[in-house]
Amino acid sequence: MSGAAPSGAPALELRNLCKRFGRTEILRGVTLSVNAGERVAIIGPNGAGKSTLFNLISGGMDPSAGEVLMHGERIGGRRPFEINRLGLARSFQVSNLFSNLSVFENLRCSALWSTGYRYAFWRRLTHARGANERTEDLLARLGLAHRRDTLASQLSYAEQRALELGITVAGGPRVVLLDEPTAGMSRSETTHFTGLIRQLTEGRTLPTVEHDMSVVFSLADRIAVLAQGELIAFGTPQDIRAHPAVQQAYLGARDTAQKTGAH
Ligand SMILES: Nc1ncnc2c1ncn2[C@@H]1O[C@H](COP(=O)(O)OP(=O)(O)OP(=O)(O)O)[C@@H](O)[C@H]1O
Repeated sequence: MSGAAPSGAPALELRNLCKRFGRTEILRGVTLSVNAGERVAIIGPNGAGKSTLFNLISGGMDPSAGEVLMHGERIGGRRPFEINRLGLARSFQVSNLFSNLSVFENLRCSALWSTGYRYAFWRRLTHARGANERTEDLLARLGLAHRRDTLASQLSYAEQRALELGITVAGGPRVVLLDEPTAGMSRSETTHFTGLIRQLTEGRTLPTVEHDMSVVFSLADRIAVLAQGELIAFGTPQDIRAHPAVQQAYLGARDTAQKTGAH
């Protein structure tokens, strides 16, 4: 993955981004700038527009209005694979693994794809060698070396999520979008996985949608709060904790939801 950046441009910039479905406005003029290497958690109540925002950034949907720029280059409205080629990778809430391939093969496919693998003999050997080395390195860093030849379908849920993280970063993207990375994990798995995310995305720009506040507050450099399609706050974890509108629109609502057992 490549793509030279105009120097000084933010890693990711949203300018007055809007999305409508029919007459319903889902995102209303979101403006946000993320620095290179910054970890930004996007939080908000259910239906606030977080996944829609991710879809607009990664190319799954076209904006109704506004701009998305990555390292100064316009990416809003481009196709997902083009955006991926420019250096943005995304993980999904729903599992995206090849279940009948081994852990090694899953990672290697992703590493090969990212090196622009083509069926040209003279390129094939060098690319394959580089991809193999990167795959072995990732296996060790993910703690999955002992599961190298296990089919992805036979991994535990937490191992599958780790493999998915590996697949997402295998191509060396500069910007990594993670969508609810710790959803469905136990507390200890969540703690372990948060460390893994930190380690594997070191130096990369990391916008993350996350519901688990312990993950948000331990991982994020800054937190963006969406409510009803609007960005109501963007700041450091301390700022966000103290923000009255956030407490009312999100954290308070969530406390109430937790007390009542709702999601
Ligand atoms: N393709 C679509 N057509 C019409 N409405 C949609 C579509 N996709 C999403 N929406 C609506 O847009 C709103 C925002 O949805 P979105 O999934 O972005 O919210 P979210 O913040 O990610 O929620 P959650 O935390 O529950 O995942 C919701 O009201 C949803 O029903």
